[in-house]
Amino acid sequence: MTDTLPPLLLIGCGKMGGAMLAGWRERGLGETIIVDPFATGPFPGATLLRDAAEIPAGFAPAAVILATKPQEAPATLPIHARFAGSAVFVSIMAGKTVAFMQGLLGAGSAVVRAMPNTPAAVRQGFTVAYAAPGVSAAQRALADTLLGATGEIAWVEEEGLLDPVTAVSGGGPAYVFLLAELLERAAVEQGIPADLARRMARSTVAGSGALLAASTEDAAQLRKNVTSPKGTTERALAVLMEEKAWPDHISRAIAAATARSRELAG
Ligand SMILES: NC(=O)C1=CN([C@@H]2O[C@H](COP(=O)(O)OP(=O)(O)OC[C@H]3O[C@@H](n4cnc5c(N)ncnc54)[C@H](OP(=O)(O)O)[C@@H]3O)[C@@H](O)[C@H]2O)C=CC1
Ligand SMILES: O=C(O)[C@@H]1CCC=N1
Repeated sequence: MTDTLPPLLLIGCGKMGGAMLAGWRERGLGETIIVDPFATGPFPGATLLRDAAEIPAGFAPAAVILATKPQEAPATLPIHARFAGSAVFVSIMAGKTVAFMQGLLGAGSAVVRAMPNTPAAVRQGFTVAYAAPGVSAAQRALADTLLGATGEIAWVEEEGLLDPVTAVSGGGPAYVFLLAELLERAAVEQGIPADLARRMARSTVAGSGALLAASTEDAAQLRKNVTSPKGTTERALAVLMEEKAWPDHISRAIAAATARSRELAG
């Protein structure tokens, strides 16, 4: 890698595209064009275009990052197929398969399919990526740099894993934020003032995440460390860990999200 990133074309600069762009900026943006009809910047160091037709004729991106909603793909991808000769396409769209994308971009186009998550906004994201056959070592290295700029990255050799990955780590932050919401609500139900309930819930979730990140112990052990024999946590966990409670709910939720990712494939 050179000091700055090579020319990039970012299609869609919403929550995830914007978070990734911020990570790339820290790595040193080269010539970077964003195409998004609605995004509100500013996006320092990058050029925001409202329409792909405005992309300068000579612009030659090394990577085209596809960060629109999956439903936009049929309208968006063919416009950028002309870059397929030289660029690697890095898609973060849920569900959309390599075969689907190559159908719009051209057979044999270099496609990396990836699934990041929103902690990318604070460089604490987790991304899982799959490189289709035909992606060169240099293109995979570039994708690794781009996706790794927002946190951890793991590569898989089986594309189908991206569907459960989407359910677990892609959507995972939403489940954790739901926990914070529900803790806050339950605190208020127990008579705790609303502002204190909010602080407690946020700090408890964030602090637990930080402890988990810093610790080498299993999550189960960290849970046991809180659970004094015959104490209060034990009573709460007896409710949450009933077979029909969280164990069942989490399994069904992940299965439902995985199934939805598969539905979005085509
Ligand atoms: N949010 C998340 O946690 C994650 C999302 N993803 C994936 O990332 C992708 C983007 O999600 P997210 O960032 O949440 O969505 P956003 O809606 O925040 O971002 C998508 C952006 O693309 C814009 N857009 C719409 N049409 C076009 C177009 N034709 N050309 C260029 N840009 C367009 C949207 O504008 P407007 O909103 O006005 O339509 C929006 O600014 C999705 O495919 C999703 O599956 C992956 C991992 C996690
Ligand atoms: O909900 C979604 O479809 C996207 C993918 C993972 C997180 N958000």
